[in-house]
Amino acid sequence: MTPETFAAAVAGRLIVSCQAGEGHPLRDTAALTRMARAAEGGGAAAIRCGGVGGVPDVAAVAAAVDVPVIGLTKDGTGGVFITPTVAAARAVAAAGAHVVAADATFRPRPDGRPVAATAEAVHDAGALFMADVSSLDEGVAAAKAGADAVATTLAGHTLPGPPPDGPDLDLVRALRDALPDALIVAEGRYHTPELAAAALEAGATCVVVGTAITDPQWIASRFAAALGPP
Ligand SMILES: CC(=O)N[C@H](C=O)[C@@H](O)[C@H](O)[C@H](O)COP(=O)(O)O
Repeated sequence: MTPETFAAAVAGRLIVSCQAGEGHPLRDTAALTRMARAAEGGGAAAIRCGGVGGVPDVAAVAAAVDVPVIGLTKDGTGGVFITPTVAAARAVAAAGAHVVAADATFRPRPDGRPVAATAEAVHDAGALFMADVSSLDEGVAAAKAGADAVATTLAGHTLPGPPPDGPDLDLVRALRDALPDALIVAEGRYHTPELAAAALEAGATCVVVGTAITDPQWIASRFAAALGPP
């Protein structure tokens, strides 16, 4: 898939992230694959998937849907954990991901390799590289390092303390100003259709929504909380 083909497939559209962390009741490749097919049926223009030990998820989803697949692995939950090494990026591409998403923050990477090494490995494998960043400077650096798409996935995740409740629309605006021709992905805490639409207005090419669509545990907890203490 070329960058142009991917951009044409996702421009102005919704991408759904189908993931479940360790210990989650949906942490099952078959369950997540069904979730991906349901999301595709609902209008997802691409599926983002993978996670801890997520290579089998990427392979299964890629075989089950007709839309592009953005794959990743996760290793832990602190520091650089999304497709943290060049070897992990190669494994995700080999599993059939059209696009490999990886951490492109300025934090130290476990294998000590630069982001450009991930970009090169992914391109050598015939896939595209989506850079997950937390700031404008990281996004600009990732684009220079060869990213085909820059995603706001890690906004709010590199500072001490928990991320805020809402998405970082300011980062979307700043990235669009700095990178007028780039494929900018709004991702992280887009919990309502209105917020997803606001991301496009802020300049995003497309929007990734995960939790609010694919985590029934999170959705149920919001309804339960609205009804008051048990
Ligand atoms: C920070 C991190 O680990 N983000 C992960 C990246 O793949 C996923 O856990 C998120 O679900 C995804 O980014 C979509 O975001 P949200 O679930 O907020 O719609």
